[in-house]
Amino acid sequence: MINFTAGAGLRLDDLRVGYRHTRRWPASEPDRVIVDGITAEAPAGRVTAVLGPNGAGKSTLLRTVAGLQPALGGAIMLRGAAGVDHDLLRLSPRDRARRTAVVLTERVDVGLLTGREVVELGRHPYLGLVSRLTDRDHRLIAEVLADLQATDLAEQRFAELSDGQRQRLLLARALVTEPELLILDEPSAFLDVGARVDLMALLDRLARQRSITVLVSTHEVELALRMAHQLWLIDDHRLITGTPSTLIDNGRIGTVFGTPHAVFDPATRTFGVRT
Ligand SMILES: Nc1ncnc2c1ncn2[C@@H]1O[C@H](COP(=O)(O)OP(=O)(O)OP(=O)(O)O)[C@@H](O)[C@H]1O
Repeated sequence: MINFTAGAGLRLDDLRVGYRHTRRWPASEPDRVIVDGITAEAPAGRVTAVLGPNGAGKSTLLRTVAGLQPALGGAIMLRGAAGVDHDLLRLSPRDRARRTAVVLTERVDVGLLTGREVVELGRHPYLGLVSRLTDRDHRLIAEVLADLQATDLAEQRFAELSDGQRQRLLLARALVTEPELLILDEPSAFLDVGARVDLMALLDRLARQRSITVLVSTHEVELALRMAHQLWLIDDHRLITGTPSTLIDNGRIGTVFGTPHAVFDPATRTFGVRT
């Protein structure tokens, strides 16, 4: 039985993520466990950043929470604003798609679709047999596009936009699903430095205004320390949680990301070159 300590949000309970052994021989080969014993909360209305060195398991964790690969054990619970808990591992794919939206880094091939048509795909989990958008759907899409200052972009061919512009539309596609949980895997990968800061600020605003639980993986450790409310830090197959200040003060950020050449300075919350 899971007890949420906070209000609405996401809770992982003794979750195990990784890759199932699929070969028939040898039959005894174990699953490849990437992160184990994950017990963590991400509150609604806030941004939680998932951090960890290359290969630590950030994508594996996010893909599991998003339902894109099976969990190896444990539970993933989402508590909505009404205080009702939903076990994401047991929801139907359609129900799950209405509650969670995912923005992945991979480039998506959408042929000749316009930006607006890509955004409209976000309403897919709500469409009935007729597959026709309602007036409310169109109003919602227009509102989200305006909110993200993407109304003009939406009229252009998606494939002809820059990476940053595409990403704004993919975020719009996620938001028109009206999710309770928004998952973004390394969304700043193709963005310049200013756009990365803008994106984190945008996610923070969206989380607060729409009471969404935002879970975002990033290599931008310094930015996450400054702008995320909560951190999930993967270190040596385990997940540690805390506020940025907690994980700085207890030395975890410095030990996990420090290298023979890179050193973390807790006073400035930045990395420098070890001399
Ligand atoms: N399909 C797969 N089958 C088996 N192992 C995999 C598979 N995909 C990834 N892995 C392994 O899982 C581990 C975690 O990978 P993952 O991509 O989740 O890490 P990450 O923290 O997102 O890394 P990065 O920061 O480099 O993107 C790695 O050791 C990787 O080799």
